[in-house]
Amino acid sequence: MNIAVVGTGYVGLVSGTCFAETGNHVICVDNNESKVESLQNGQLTIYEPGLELLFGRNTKEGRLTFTTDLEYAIKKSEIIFLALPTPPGEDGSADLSYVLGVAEQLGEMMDDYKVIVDKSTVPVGTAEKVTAAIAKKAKVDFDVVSNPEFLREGVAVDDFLKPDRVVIGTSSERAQKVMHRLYEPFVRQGNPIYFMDERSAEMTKYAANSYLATRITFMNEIANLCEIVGANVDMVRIGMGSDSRIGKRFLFPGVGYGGSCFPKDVQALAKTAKDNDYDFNILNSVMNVNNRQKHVLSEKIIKHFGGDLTGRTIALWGLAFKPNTDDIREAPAIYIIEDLLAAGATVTAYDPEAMENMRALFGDKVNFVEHRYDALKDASCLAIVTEWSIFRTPDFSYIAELMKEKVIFDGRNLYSLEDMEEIGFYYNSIGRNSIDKKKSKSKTLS
Ligand SMILES: NC(=O)C1=CN([C@@H]2O[C@H](COP(=O)(O)OP(=O)(O)OC[C@H]3O[C@@H](n4cnc5c(N)ncnc54)[C@H](O)[C@@H]3O)[C@@H](O)[C@H]2O)C=CC1
Ligand SMILES: O=C(O)[C@H]1O[C@H](OP(=O)(O)OP(=O)(O)OC[C@H]2O[C@@H](n3ccc(=O)[nH]c3=O)[C@H](O)[C@@H]2O)[C@H](O)[C@@H](O)[C@@H]1O
Repeated sequence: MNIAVVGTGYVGLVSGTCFAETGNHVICVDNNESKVESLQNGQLTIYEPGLELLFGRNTKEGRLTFTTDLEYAIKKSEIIFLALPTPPGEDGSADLSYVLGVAEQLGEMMDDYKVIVDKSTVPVGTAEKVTAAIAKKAKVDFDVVSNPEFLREGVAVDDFLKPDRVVIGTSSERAQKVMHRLYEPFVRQGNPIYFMDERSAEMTKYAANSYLATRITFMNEIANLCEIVGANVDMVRIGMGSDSRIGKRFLFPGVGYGGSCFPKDVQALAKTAKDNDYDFNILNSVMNVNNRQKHVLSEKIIKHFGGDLTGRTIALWGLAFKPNTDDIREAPAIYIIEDLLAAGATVTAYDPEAMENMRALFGDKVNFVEHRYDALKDASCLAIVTEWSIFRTPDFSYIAELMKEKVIFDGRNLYSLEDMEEIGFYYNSIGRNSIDKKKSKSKTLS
């Protein structure tokens, strides 16, 4: 099949590459000229594990190409995916200007029947708006389909190639057949393709993201309470998660959820509810708790050092909003760095992939280093913010030599309390007792 993907960011580039991998001819369109130029020159514009191999193969074999010319791509394709940004507007609602802006252009450009697929995350009712925008100038038949994307950054290629399910919202039998043919190769292991109406498909996406954000937030609250009452959230998590009604995944407490999607999608769903005079209480709490959780680690650090960090170096390990990505959109690290700088600290930081993006934000206010241990020289505290694998088993004796004070604040619960007790660090994590050898040989509350 001939496919155009409009918007070549995290979703567009991964989707386009994976559709090419199953033998389709894919033209990716973006209005960012330098992005298109890099991709045409074989340079990936995002870090996503596994993408390089597929990108290389499919560009080499001519199935995956890049252009800024929307009209050319539209005329060549029978399926047109919209993978455009839907950032939060000032009032929290999803900004549809990118999606509707392109939709208006499509009407004029289409020269034959097309299936226009909305892959961006959009509020209920958007398929109707897209249809109306295209219809203004369209002279040919077309169908608009809602096909929300559920991939996670960092494992996007795997998620796309082997989705748990594919959700397709359409009332057109013709479009349904096209979409079924397109997605069949991705569900050969028996995972379902669910066909439903457009509004339900649009709502499914927001419901899934908001539920996951709520689940994480619930665990963050449980963790905070565990810390106060002397329970260990890791044990509680295992105890809860082994109930098959609850399940083990997405129960990890931390420094708050970040990324380009959970924060904006929870906000947008709350706004949809408000616009329809429905008070979605849980979502309002989720947003409040998550905003607070992003400051939990920095507040603990500042308190530990008596409220002022002047003259102290705090080292951060991890800047991306999660491991295996260079994405720092709404990353908890941003809030933590701001708090530490405001308290007078010198901040040093290391991340395997996200330093360039964070440097663009903080410039020389933060000392970005090339190797993880370089961040620790003369530091009074190591703060773990993102759980990259490289941070899981460091050389603690070397760390002790480098640091001025043996203090670790761990926002991702990477290390065992027993190990920390043995090596004699002050160790504070999320929802577990602190280890402080100076105060007591046994575990004490922070
Ligand atoms: N990032 C993720 O993990 C996921 C994102 N989504 C949703 O997918 C949508 C896209 O998200 P991302 O890929 O993360 O965004 P992104 O910001 O990485 O990519 C969007 C791309 O669209 C391009 N663009 C903007 N206006 C354009 C225009 N008029 N013509 C052509 N290209 C244009 C931008 O230059 C950019 O390359 C959003 O609605 C998001 O909520 C859904 C699932 C996962
Ligand atoms: O709509 C989207 O864009 C995507 O949003 C999330 O994917 P993503 O944001 O890439 O990453 P997640 O793995 O979901 O993590 C989101 C945030 O939650 C945090 N998290 C996740 C899991 C957990 O147990 N605890 C926790 O704090 C992560 O650290 C991260 O900050 C969803 O998982 C995807 O299904 C969805 O397609």
